[in-house]
Amino acid sequence: MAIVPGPNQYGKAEVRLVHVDRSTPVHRISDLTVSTALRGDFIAAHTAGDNSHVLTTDTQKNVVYAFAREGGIGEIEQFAIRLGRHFTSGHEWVTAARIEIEQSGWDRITADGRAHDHSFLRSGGGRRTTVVTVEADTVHVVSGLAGVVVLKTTGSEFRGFPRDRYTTLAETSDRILATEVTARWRYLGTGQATGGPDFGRLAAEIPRTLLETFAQVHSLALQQTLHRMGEAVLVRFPEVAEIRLSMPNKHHFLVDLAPFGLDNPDSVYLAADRPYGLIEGTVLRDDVPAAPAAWYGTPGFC
Ligand SMILES: O=c1[nH]c(=O)c2[nH]c(=O)[nH]c2[nH]1
Repeated sequence: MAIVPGPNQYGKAEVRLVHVDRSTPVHRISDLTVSTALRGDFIAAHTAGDNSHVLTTDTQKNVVYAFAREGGIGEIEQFAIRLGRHFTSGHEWVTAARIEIEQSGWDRITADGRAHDHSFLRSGGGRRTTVVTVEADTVHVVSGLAGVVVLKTTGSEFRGFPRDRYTTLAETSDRILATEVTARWRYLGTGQATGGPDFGRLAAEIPRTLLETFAQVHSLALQQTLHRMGEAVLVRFPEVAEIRLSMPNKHHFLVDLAPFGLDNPDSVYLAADRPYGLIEGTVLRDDVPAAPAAWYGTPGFC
């Protein structure tokens, strides 16, 4: 029996980068958190402390800032692809790079009835994400959104579940449904050097589709809402191969006001923060091959 190193990767996690495009008086801001990870032959570093293959995490961080200066950001997917291609083309022992970017949005402040040129307000609509994996000629792009909190005050029921001796939950035909959506979708056809999906347009339209579906579907369970949200994305966007959704059920419990001689006709709730039901699922096309390499290293489920 020998004890040997297994899979490994290393890089700089959560590089905070703010880029300001001042090319016109209307400034544009990109607020990113970038994580790099390299894979390849780093066995000697692990087993012998031989760092001759180790492109330092400090260098990786410097590349992120230098590339922002030299080429700007553009869409986060394009920035991640540029970084991934750089890291995999410099040293033959680096066989793959995983670049994860989370973008915080800034909206323009309205002043005198118009959007201000250089003053911003942190967006409330969640964060845009991407995970790009570059390996030889293959580029996988998994983009998404995180931190989108949504709630509907009716149009949600939950009934028909099995009952056993531990079941106390009452069936309901009308409840509050609230969740925080984390979604990641994998784009088809991103291996090409040119062309590929219109990342900017899709980063706006896919979240809009998810939210519209959440609002419009009469929910029989959060599971059914999740599936319908994913399905709507796949029906509308041929560029997307599969989508994974993680949606905690942010329970709202009616408060018992009877001790105070008051009724509570669906008006006063306790918004519990934990525990929460955690509903997760994938919606995919059955004619598209799976791409495990696109998801490797991305914490998920199942
Ligand atoms: O939409 C729901 N799905 C569940 O699986 C579940 N379980 C539960 O207690 N409440 C709910 N609601």
